[in-house]
This record gives sequence, structure tokens and C-alpha cells, in this order.
Amino acid sequence: MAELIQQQIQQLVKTLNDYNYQYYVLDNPSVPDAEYDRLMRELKQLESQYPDWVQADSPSNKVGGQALKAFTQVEHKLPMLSLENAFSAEDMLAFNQRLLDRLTTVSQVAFCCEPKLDGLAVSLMYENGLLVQAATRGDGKIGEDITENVKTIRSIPLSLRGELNVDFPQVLEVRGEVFMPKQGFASLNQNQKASGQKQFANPRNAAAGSLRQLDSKITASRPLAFYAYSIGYVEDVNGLMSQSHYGRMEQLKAFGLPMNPEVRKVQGGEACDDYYETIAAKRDNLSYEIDGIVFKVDDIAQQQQLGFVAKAPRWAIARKFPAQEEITILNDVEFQVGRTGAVTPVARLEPVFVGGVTVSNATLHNADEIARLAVKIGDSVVIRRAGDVIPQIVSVVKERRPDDAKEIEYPTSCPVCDSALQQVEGEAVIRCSAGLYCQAQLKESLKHFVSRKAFNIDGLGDKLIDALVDKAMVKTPADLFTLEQFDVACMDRMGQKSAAKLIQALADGKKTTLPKFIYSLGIREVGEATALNLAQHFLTLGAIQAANEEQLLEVSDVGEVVAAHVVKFFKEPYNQEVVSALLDLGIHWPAIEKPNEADLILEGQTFVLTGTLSSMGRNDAKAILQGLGAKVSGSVSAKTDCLVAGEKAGSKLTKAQSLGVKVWTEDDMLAFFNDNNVG
Ligand SMILES: NC(=O)c1ccc[n+]([C@@H]2O[C@H](COP(=O)([O-])OP(=O)(O)OC[C@H]3O[C@@H](n4cnc5c(N)ncnc54)[C@H](O)[C@@H]3O)[C@@H](O)[C@H]2O)c1
Ligand SMILES: [Zn+2]
Repeated sequence: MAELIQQQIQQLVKTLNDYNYQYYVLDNPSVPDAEYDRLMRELKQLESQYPDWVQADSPSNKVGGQALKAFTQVEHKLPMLSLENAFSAEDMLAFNQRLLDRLTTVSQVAFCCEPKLDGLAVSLMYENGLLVQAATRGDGKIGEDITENVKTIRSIPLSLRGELNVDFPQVLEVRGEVFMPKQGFASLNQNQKASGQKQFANPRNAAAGSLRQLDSKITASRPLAFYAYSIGYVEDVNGLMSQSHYGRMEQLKAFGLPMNPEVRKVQGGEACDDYYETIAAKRDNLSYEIDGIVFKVDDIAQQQQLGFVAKAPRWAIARKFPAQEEITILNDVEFQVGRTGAVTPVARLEPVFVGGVTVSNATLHNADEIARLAVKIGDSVVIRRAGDVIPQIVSVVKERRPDDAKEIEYPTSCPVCDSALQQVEGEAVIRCSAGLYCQAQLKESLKHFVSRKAFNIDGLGDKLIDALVDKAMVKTPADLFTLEQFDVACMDRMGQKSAAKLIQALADGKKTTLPKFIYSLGIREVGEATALNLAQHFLTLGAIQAANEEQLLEVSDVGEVVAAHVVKFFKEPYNQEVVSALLDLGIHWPAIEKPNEADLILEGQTFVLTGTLSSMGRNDAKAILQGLGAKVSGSVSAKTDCLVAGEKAGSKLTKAQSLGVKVWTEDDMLAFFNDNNVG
């Protein structure tokens, strides 16, 4: 027994030291933080139970990793420590109680609350107001000299604002986090992918890897940012620095250092919990990754009274958010066939709680992605789920690969209809060649056909469509309109009442609009906007069906790919049959009037819509603007002529303002519509 525990401790120490090396030295961790934290807690638990067996090289009371030899080493004047972690409200209560036990004279502690940025700590040494040295944390005592690299980060001032010895002290060490904003991270990874280079697992590794470059030109090309969060060593003969941590943050801001705008000072533990909840709710909308909240005792005298333990201050704690990355097992890979025949590998996972939900499936995208991950069935994989984004497999933990791990085999024929698969050159996707003869494609097409923006048929859910196709009651979209109440009522979970409702909905659905009809056909690459443009350009279905590629290219937003798909679609005899069957069954729409040239008052102008409009949906506003000849685009650029900003407009509004793009409120837009008798 004893020996077993000792072995367990040794094993944990070895594993965690390996993980530290991968994380801190190589900037390339193999397991998610949640897994590391679990193993660390296990080790600490064993060490406190069996103090005689604590190993000399235990990571439980060490900070970070070793400084890379390739850099000049910097000895920190004051150690750069880590933080104690809290994982729950109970942990926070215990922390608050520990503080109150030690600070016997106070009944409530004031805290400074700060988002815990997921980047890496750096020390910036300012002497007489000039930045003379920048260093990484390293092992807490010795870091790496990264002065030249840090100087390439635009938001870090090379000199402080204000007057020496009046505003700022003669020596001031500023500490803070260098991080990579989410958007910068996404575009960096896109570039890495395009140039065939390794992609980074997350923004933290990307930031660390970018900062610890021997060539500062590479660092300069990376989108790094910085927020200050404390001070280290100071020579301050005039006693300029505040005795409140929050006060110091305000001072640093006045000296020109970037400060996180979310930082707040609050009183007592409950206010800390409120702050935690508030930021947690905002987390997905922040432009940078955070993995928790840091709570710091605000009063510097109290901080000094509390002091430090081996690797962290007693006066601060990091409360971590639930993990967005977890580790689990890939049990199997199944292949799904989509509406356009694309065959997509779907990962079946051992269920795991991540990003606030239990995840048991993740998309694997295509064969290229499987090759990039080099994943096998049976592997331990890292799953990421952030916000509402669908879960992704980000990496494979190679050292945990079991001996019987199986290669993922791509099917050689359609897994649903057994027809041949085709791969278009230059595309990663593989498609079933059978079109609507393939039941999977038929089901997905029908789901699209009845969806909200197409025929909008209430009461025709995915399960019912699957069943109707399986029972061969529906073979084409036209068959939906020949269904009878009696047939539908016999289906699972349907009764006479819901069947009657559905038949009525189908009858009502026969009246539609031309753009919706075009959209519902599910022609590849023809979305709502393109369908609308096609309808407005050609005015009748017949004209669209008869158009050749050249004529189609005249439609705004229609390029060669779309034109080819449209022509191909209407050439297909099967599609021609379905379209005429639909028309024979009474599908109809009001005629579109040709807009007067003189009515196209917004011709050549690009509009962007953002925020919530109270008087109409964004799609309606878009249609009216397009009717006046405007292009409506999704993103603001220098080419944008006007941004319509509704309620709660966010980053697009800021961007438009910074580019000097004209901005309309919803009222401005309505007034314009009114003046021009539209809307
Ligand atoms: N996945 C892995 O293999 C692996 C390996 C080692 C460490 N880790 C992760 O790293 C953590 C330990 O790392 P650590 O020692 O750097 O501790 P930490 O990340 O838990 O906390 C300390 C660090 O927080 C950062 N920080 C961000 N905002 C801050 C703020 N406002 N104020 C103060 N500090 C702020 C600083 O960089 C500071 O050094 C572990 O809990 C684990 O999640 C993961
Ligand atoms: Zn098929």
C-alpha cells in the first residue's frame, strides 16, 4: 500500500513536470488545463496526507518552467509568483475566511477584481520613465530578457507619461499580461494554415510562442496586446505610489499603460461573487480569452501583513471558470451525408462536460482535418467548446494512444445509398454523387425546403421528415403537398389534430414569394441574398431557368461558381420535373415589378446593418435597401458607405466610427424610407 502511494506520487510528479516543460518551455501543451489542474490537485492531496514522501522535484511548490538558455537571463528583483486557484464558490468562502482570520482588525475586506487574462506574465522595468528591460516570469526568480520583442508591442509605452519624481517614481517595475486577442489569434492561425505552418492550440500558446522568439521581427508581425495588473520592484523616494492596489492601477493608467477596462474595486466576498457572475456572462463577448477572475486584497498594508506562501501571495486568488477545453476518448467516427451530398466525418466521443454542456459529438470536418490531427479511433483527444461554437477536436494526446487504436477509414461509397463518392479537385470535401436519389440528401433537402426562410412549414420537424422518407411516403418536395391527413395521422407521435394542422400549413404554404421559392430549391451556393438578387434581376422563374452563365453573371453578387451551379441545377431533368410538379400543385407567388431605374437611388452604395432594429427585422431592412439598388454587406470596411446601427450595436459601430463611415440610426433609415415612399 505505502509503496503504491509512493509510486503514485512519483508518477504524478513525473507527468506534471513533463506537462510543465511542454507548457512553459515549448509553449505547446499536450493536455488541457483542466486535466493538469486535476492531476495537480491529486498530487497536493497526496502530499498533504503523506508529507514524508514529498519529492524534492515536486512541481507543487514551484513557479512556471525554466528560462530558455537561448535568451539572456534576467534575475527578478522581486520574485514573480503564481496564484492560488479557486474552483468554486466554497473555495472563495474559505479564502475570504482565511483573510478575515489573519486580518483580525477588519470585518470586511476590499478587493480589486480583475479578469484573469490567458496569456503570459511579463515584467517591464522603467527607469527614469524609460523602458529599459522586459522579462518573462521564467521560474519566478530567473526570466528571459525579451526587451526587443516587447518593444514591438504597440500598446506598451517606451516612456511613461508625466514628470519624473512628480508623477512617477525613478524606478518602477510594471507587471502585466501579454496576450493575443481572439481575432488576431484566428487570423494568425489562418495564415499559419495557408502557409503550411503549424497552428497554435490556443491564444495563450500563440502569445507565448510569439513573444519568445529570437527574431523580434516575427514578434512584431504577431497581433499581441498587453494589460498591466500590478507593480513589482519600485524606488519611490517621494512616496508617489498609492497604498491601494486599485489606486495603483489608476496611476499606471495615467502613466500611459494599458489597463483592462473591466477592473473594479468591491467590498467583501459577496460582491466578488457578483463580479465573477457578471464577467462570466460577458466572457464570450470579450475580445480576448480569460480563464477566470483574479481577486486581490486592495489595501497594500493588508497585503504586506498577509505575505506569501511558497509560490503565491496569500492576498490573492484566481477563481477559474469552468473549463472550455477537456480531454476525452474518441470512441468512433461516423460519416454523415448532408444536403449537398457532402460526406462529413462526425466524432462520437465518450461524453464529457465542457464549456457548460455535456458533449458527445464533434465534427471532424473532412479528410484534411483528420490528417492534420493525425487522430485514430481510441485516442484521447482535447475537445474545445467556447460559447455557442460547435465543439471541435483541437488535438490528440499522443502519449495516451492505446495499442489497439484504429485508423479512421474513409468510406469508398456513400454510407447511406452506396453510390459512388466524388472529390472535386482542390476541395477537401467528398460528395455522394446520387443527388436526391440519395435518401440522406433527400431528407436534408426537404428539411431545407420547409425551413423558416424557405417554405416555412410549421409542424414538419426533422424526425417526421425522416420518417416520411423512410416510409417512402415522400420522394420529392412536391410530394409534401399531396400528403393527406389520414397518412400523416398514422405516423409516430402524430394525431388527427396535429395532422390536420400540418395539412393546413402546407396548403397555406403554397402562397410564397419568388425569392423564397428559389432559396427553397437548395441550389448550391444560392443563399437568401443570392435568391433575392436573382429574383429581382430576372423577375420570373422562367427567365432564371432559361438564363445562361453569361446572363447570370450580370446579377449582383453572382460569380462564376454560383452561375455554374444555377445552370447545372436547372439543366438536371429531375430538378425540372420537381419544379414543374410544384407549380402544377399550385405553388404561386405575386409577380415582381421591375424597379424603375430612377428608383435605384442607392445603386453602387454599400450598406451594413448591425444591432437590433425595433421596427422591422434586419432581413426586411436589407430587402428594402437592396430594392433601392444598395449592396448589403456583412462587415464594415473602408468601402462601406453607410452603417445602420440599431440597439446594442457593438464592434461594427466602433469600427465604422474609426473609419469615418457614415452612421445612420434606425430612425435615420426610417426617415429615408419614408422620404422615398418605401418600407
Ligand atoms: N496544460 C498544461 O499542460 C499546463 C501545464 C502547466 C500549467 N498549466 C496551467 O497553468 C496554470 C498554472 O500556471 P501559473 O503558475 O502561471 O498560474 P496561473 O495561470 O494559475 O496564475 C498566475 C498567472 O496569472 C496571470 N494573470 C492573468 N491575469 C492576471 C491578473 N489580473 N493579475 C495577476 N495575474 C494575472 C499571470 O500571468 C500570472 O503569472 C495551471 O493552473 C494550469 O491551468 C497547464
Ligand atoms: Zn448517398
